Amino acid sequence: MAAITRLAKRAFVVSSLARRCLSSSVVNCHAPPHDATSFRPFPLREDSSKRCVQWVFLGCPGVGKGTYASRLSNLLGVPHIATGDLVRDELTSSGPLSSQLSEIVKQGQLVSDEIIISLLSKRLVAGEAKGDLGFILDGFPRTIKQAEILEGVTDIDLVINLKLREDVLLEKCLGRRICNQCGGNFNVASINIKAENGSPGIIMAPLLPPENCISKLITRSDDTEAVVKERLRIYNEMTQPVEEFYRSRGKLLEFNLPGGIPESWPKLLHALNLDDYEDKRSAAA
Ligand SMILES: Nc1ncnc2c1ncn2[C@@H]1O[C@H](COP(=O)(O)OP(=O)(O)O)[C@@H](O)[C@H]1O
Repeated sequence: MAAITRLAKRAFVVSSLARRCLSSSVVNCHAPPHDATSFRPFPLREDSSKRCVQWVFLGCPGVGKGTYASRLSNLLGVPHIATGDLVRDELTSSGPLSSQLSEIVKQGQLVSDEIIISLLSKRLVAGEAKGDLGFILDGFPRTIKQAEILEGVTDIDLVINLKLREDVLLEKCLGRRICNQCGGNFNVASINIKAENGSPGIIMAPLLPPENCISKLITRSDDTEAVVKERLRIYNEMTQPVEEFYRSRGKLLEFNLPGGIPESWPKLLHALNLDDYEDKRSAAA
């Protein structure tokens, strides 16, 4: 009982916080009819008072969606669902889709809406069965079609659009490393760009792995210079319109990353009106 009350309170606190941080006070739902798609639907949340946040992270490859989505997921107690991870899991599982997906990902192209929606639906249904009460999506939606489908089946409270200059994005992607044993994400890039012509400088320290991961680091096959450039091009063509989709609905929170995690995390919490929330959570831990 106490746990349910805590969850309900958290859902209330967080959703009112999310609403406060939106520039427009009312979040409208423009849901198309549910039969607008022949895809397997996402689980519908009928009683929104019982659920936690349903947030989306947008942003170019390398901007740090995974890092900040995962931190917020720990803070708010909702799963961080990254469609890129779902695709990579499918690739390593050698399931029926894996050879088809492998080529697409290697070239930096987008997987079809049908496939990505089927992978995401499966993950959401499994989460709902485990009692998940919300989610933070990372890497979805990436096309207007995906955004329309998502809007047709559930209400997104807030969309956080992370921004960073393109030369830094490229360097960050090229510096990404993953430990193939513990799955930890690291970055060996050391970014130090001086302020010029009125644009602020930017410093991002590398996020180095602990000693026992050093010999196990791997680089994603799609983090080569040519493929990252293609992913950035595709983001601008296919995903940037999704920013406008949510902006026009008053759901988009733009966040320019001022630097690395130590500088950006407190500012992001502040932008989300969550700074007190983190203090209270660490005091209660
Ligand atoms: N929503 C999506 N729609 C289509 N393809 C996707 C989607 N999410 C992930 N993918 C596929 O998985 C790859 C890796 O995704 P992700 O880890 O999110 O990369 P990024 O670092 O570019 O944000 C993408 O390049 C794409 O091929």
